Amino acid sequence: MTLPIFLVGARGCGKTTVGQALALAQGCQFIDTDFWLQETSQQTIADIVARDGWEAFRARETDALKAVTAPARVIATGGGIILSEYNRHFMREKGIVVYLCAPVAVLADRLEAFPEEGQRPTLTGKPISEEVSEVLALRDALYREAAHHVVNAAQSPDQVVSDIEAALQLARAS
Ligand SMILES: Nc1ncnc2c1ncn2[C@@H]1O[C@H](COP(=O)(O)OP(=O)(O)OP(=O)(O)O)[C@@H](O)[C@H]1O
Ligand SMILES: O=C(O)C1=C[C@@H](O)[C@@H](O)[C@H](O)C1
Ligand SMILES: [Mg+2]
Repeated sequence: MTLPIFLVGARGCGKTTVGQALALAQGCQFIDTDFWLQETSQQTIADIVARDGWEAFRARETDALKAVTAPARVIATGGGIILSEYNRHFMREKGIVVYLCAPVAVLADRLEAFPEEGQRPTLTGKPISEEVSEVLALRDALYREAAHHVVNAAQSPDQVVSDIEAALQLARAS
């Protein structure tokens, strides 16, 4: 059985982008909890949060995580999935968790170029660079706590995929 691979990390670290490429390289199915949630509810994340609030969104995100978890899948998660202790334990127990780690400047540049506000409503009401810095400072330890592997996500998507595959291979061999 091939365990599911969960990609975790901050908004803009490339979970969706790298996840698609990794799934292709591994011959796995690709699933994204943000896409799944928006498709099944027929609402954007911004709409869900505006109507029901962040707490309701977080509960639905946990439901999405449980619903999409299956063998032979690469699962790109939402940037805040690690806020829940339940989700952190669930991912570690059910599969292999990879933290795509990138510095604030890289994340902020990507998010400024492609804000996608429907999927990424503001978390703090602050400008992007300030928000990324503040949120990453609070979450970095949680990403690390959840992760079996940490990779440098400031590289090209192909290089990030290669690094993940190398880490998985090394772990299998040991
Ligand atoms: N390794 C990379 N190199 C250059 N650009 C990248 C890389 N990874 C992602 N990007 C770009 O950064 C933007 C955000 O990437 P992506 O949507 O994959 O991030 P994410 O981690 O899934 O974010 P979210 O948590 O909001 O779902 C996209 O426009 C994407 O093209
Ligand atoms: O970092 C976050 O808290 C979020 C990241 C996105 O992937 C979405 O899951 C949502 O906008 C929340
Ligand atoms: Mg994504």
